[in-house]
Amino acid sequence: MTELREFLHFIDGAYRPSASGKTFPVVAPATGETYAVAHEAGETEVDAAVSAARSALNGRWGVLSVADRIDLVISVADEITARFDDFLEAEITDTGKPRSLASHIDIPRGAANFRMFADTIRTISGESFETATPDGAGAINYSLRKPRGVIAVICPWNFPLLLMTWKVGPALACGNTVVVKPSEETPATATLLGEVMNKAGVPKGVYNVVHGFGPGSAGEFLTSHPGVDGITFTGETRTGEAIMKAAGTGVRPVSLELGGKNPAIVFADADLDKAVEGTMRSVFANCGQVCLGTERVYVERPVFDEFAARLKAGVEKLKLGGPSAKGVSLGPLISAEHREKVLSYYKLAAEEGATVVTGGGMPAMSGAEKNGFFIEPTIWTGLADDSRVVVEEIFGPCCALLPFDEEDEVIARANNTYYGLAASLWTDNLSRAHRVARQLDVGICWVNSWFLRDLRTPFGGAKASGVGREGGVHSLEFYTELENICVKF
Ligand SMILES: NC(=O)C1=CN([C@@H]2O[C@H](COP(=O)(O)OP(=O)(O)OC[C@H]3O[C@@H](n4cnc5c(N)ncnc54)[C@H](O)[C@@H]3O)[C@@H](O)[C@H]2O)C=CC1
Ligand SMILES: O=C(O)/C=C/C=C(\O)C(=O)O
Repeated sequence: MTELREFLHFIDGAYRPSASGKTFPVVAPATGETYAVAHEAGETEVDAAVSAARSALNGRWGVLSVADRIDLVISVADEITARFDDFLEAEITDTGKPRSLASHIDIPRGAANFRMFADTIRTISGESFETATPDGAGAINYSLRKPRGVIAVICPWNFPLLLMTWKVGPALACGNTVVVKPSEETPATATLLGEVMNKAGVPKGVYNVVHGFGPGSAGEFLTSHPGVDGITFTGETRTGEAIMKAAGTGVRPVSLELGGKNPAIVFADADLDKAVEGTMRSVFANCGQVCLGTERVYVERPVFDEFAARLKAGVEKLKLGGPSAKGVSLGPLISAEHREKVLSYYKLAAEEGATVVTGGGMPAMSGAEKNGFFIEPTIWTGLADDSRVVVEEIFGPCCALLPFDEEDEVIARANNTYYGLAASLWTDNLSRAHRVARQLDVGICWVNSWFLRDLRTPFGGAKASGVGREGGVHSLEFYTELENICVKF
């Protein structure tokens, strides 16, 4: 039997076990095998990580010039790129996602997130106002952006490195220090990033990692720790609510990127080749485990049957398999538990009267992947808008196809949800695209595309899909404290 790998905490520039000796298993979703154990942080480790982060703020890191800090942030990006293969192996083992996906999206974005925020900080300007005073002398008001302090970064498992660095990049570029709590499902890349921080010369205590779960474990200890000045989180809406409550004590700011039940709207005038190709990606990429993914597809009635037939044909060409299997396009779900959740919706869809266009069950896998957490990509028709399958976030490789007749009707139906993260529109009518996009209650609307990301743009959700926006200068609202200075002449 091969020895299990061990993921330690990274605190004050060094790898440490838990004082309690408590560990938990880390499972490779493609095989279902435990391939590592991670140490579970108790209050002792969380305290140590928060104090290290505080000391780093009060040490050399806190007095670095912006230029020197930015150089370090860029060195982190360079070092991720230099260790591309190590990050890639770590990410595909932890998540089971196809190597092609992780090598094109996850790992390059890990480096890009540091580079882009380094550029943002290098070029930001402040604001100033000349202010009249009763004595005629006047005054000048100017504002300064200062680091917020110690930031708690709570991450999910679907894009572990990408989503963690999306928060750590701006946090460090703005001069903060961080304590990261990666998902218990995917501890590998956050741990590896500790080595990168040391190699890049980032002072100890600036980047810390504690492993563990949410309630009653590292996540709760960290978010309720009084030494934390702000909390940024990506994950489920209910967890966002718990974190917001924890942040209420001490009135700490939060930045939350939460769930979605995202619509795609396909108008009859759309280029159907592009709409089918885009919808294939938006529903099935990362095995549907994308907060921006499409789960409701509204198709204008004249093209409904053709669109459904083409999407079905596309799905039936998807190749399921482990991360390194040749030509693989669909990996496993993250865990046996998550597969149970998604399968419960497959069952519910049948009970709610769906017609299963394709999929609906578990594939028969063989070889190393026999016990992996694979599931069939699935399309349904015939569901009502108020069925639970059409209302609730599933987070799997599945969608409901829903016909519509009128523009106003489809806007109302697309907006008839508790969530408001993302939408995609498929149309060749530019006026319609602008008109419809602005009426959708979402944080991000793509027209004739999906997941086309420019990291300078505001990213986040409306309604129950989040609080705040991150991306480019928008991240400064959370990662800095703005101070206004008024000087009387
Ligand atoms: N980006 C997104 O929108 C994501 C949505 N999900 C959805 O959430 C469901 C549950 O997946 P989970 O991984 O359990 O998501 P989750 O939202 O519960 O967990 C995400 C992170 O939050 C931590 N956490 C959980 N409860 C916490 C608490 N009370 N205080 C502090 N930290 C806490 C977890 O340990 C993990 O690091 C999935 O089935 C999926 O539907 C999951 C991952 C990402
Ligand atoms: O591009 C990004 O910054 C984010 C992508 C994906 C998510 O946020 C998610 O699936 O949670």
